[in-house]
Amino acid sequence: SACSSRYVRSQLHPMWQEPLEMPGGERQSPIDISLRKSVFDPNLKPFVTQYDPRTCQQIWNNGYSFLVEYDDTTDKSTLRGGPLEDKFRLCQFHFHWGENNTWGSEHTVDRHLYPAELHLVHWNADKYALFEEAIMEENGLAVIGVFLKVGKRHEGLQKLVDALPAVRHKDSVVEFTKFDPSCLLPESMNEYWTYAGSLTTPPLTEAVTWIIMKQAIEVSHEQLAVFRSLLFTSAEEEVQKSMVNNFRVQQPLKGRTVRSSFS
Ligand SMILES: Clc1ccc(Cc2nnn[n-]2)cc1
Ligand SMILES: [Zn+2]
Repeated sequence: SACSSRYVRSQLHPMWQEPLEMPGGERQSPIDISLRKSVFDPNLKPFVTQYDPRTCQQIWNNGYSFLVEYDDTTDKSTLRGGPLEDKFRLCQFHFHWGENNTWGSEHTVDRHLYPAELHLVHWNADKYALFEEAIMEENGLAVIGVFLKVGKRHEGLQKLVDALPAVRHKDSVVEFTKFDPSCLLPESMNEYWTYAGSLTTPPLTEAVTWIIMKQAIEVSHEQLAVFRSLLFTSAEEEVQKSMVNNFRVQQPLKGRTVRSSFS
C-alpha cells in the first residue's frame, strides 16, 4: 500500500545518527511520559478501531523494522474517536525492539523501558487523499502505541512470528493475509495517554497524534527472539547485521502536555 511502499527509505538507516534536524523541532517523538506531569482530560472519549482482516496484504522488511501493510484505498480499516476529530485509515503496523529484554521501546513511562513497542500507523482520510499528503500535515497521522512486556506467549502474534523468517533480509516481502491487528490491542482500551508528536524516523514530520496505551500486552521471550533474528542488511551484503535497537532516542517535551484518558 502507498503508506509504506513510498516509506522514506533513502534516508532510513538503522544507525542513522541523531540529530536529524526537523525544522522547528517543537514536537518531536518519542518522549518519556511522566505520570505526575500528565493531565487527566475528562473530555477524552474512548477511541474506536474497526479493522477488516481482509485488508491485510503483506509483510515487508524495509531495513529498519518489519511492516505489516494494509490496503488503505478504502475505509475498511479505520480509527476514530479518542482525541481525534476525523476518521483515520490503517496503513501499516510495525514494532521497535532492543537486543535484549531490558530496553527496546521508544516511549517510556516514568523512564520505565519496555522490551518492545507496537505502532499502528493511520492517516487522516477525511482531510487528505493520500498517505503521502497526510504525512506532511500536523493533523495528518494517528499512531497507536502499545508496549510489549515479556510473559506468556501471545497466540495472536504467533501467526506473524511464524512468517518472519521469510522476510529475514532487508527489502524482502512475503504475502500475509487475514490478520486482524485488534488482537494486538490490550483489554483495557479506554486507558491511554495522548500528545502531539512526530514520526520517529525520517522524515520525522510533526504530523502525529500519539495514542499510547497504558496496559502493555504480554509476549514470550521466544517470540521477541524471533524479532531479533531479522536483519538490517540485504541478502547480498557480506556483513549481516541483526535488526535490534531500532528505536529513536527520546526527545525534549518542550511546552507540550501529555493528556490521560484516566485519572
Ligand atoms: Cl510511513 C512511516 C514512517 C516512519 C515510521 C517510523 C515511526 N514513526 N513513528 N513511529 N514509528 C513509521 C511509518
Ligand atoms: Zn514506529
